[in-house]
Amino acid sequence: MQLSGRGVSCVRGEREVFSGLDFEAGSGEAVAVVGRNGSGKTSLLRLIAGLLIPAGGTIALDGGDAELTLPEQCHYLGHRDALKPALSVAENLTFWADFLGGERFDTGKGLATVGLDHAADLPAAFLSAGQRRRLSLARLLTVRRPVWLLDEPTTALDVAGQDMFSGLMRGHLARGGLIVAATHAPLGIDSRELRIGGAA
Ligand SMILES: Nc1ncnc2c1ncn2[C@@H]1O[C@H](COP(=O)(O)OP(=O)(O)OP(=O)(O)O)[C@@H](O)[C@H]1O
Repeated sequence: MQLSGRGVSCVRGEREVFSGLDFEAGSGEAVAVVGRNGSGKTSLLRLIAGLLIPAGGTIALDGGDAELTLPEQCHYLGHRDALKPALSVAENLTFWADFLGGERFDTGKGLATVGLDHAADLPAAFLSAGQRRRLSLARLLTVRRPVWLLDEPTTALDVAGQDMFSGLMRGHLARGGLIVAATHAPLGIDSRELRIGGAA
């Protein structure tokens, strides 16, 4: 499986954010997208996820599921945790599993892996910032998708949470998945750097 971008350009609000960007990520590989604030890291993830349309160039996944589009094979975890505060932790995860569709894995096991099984019945509104992030990460485990697009994934995670997340990423890569992560902090796993814009 190979994700590739060729000559990708991004325009937002009639302003060119970047242009002529080439990138590659293969099975088992993590790419860390780095660059100064506003250089377009989030925009690149959203382009790959199909949430924005490139102003130029192409983005393609070769060797994936021919029946599915690239966005259907991606998990996109934005830097804001997309949680419904009135639903419980377990209900939030079930909501996402229903919404994303496809083969679903044990939500209880997913919560246990991210250390939230004790909080399954708690309304998401009561979670701390790090717990909200852990719940978002549980989505990655509940519905398996080969391409993980992660925006500042370690934000708010404590040291144990970062270790847990590094293990999840390594497991995903070992199963042949790939990761593209926008980050200002070390990702915690071996990764290739993709720099956008000038030096940060
Ligand atoms: N909805 C929008 N309309 C217009 N411009 C936007 C919009 N969203 C983002 N931008 C602009 O696009 C540029 C790239 O934003 P983006 O969020 O991709 O940067 P980033 O590299 O992820 O930044 P950061 O490191 O601060 O998270 C910025 O100049 C931003 O102001």
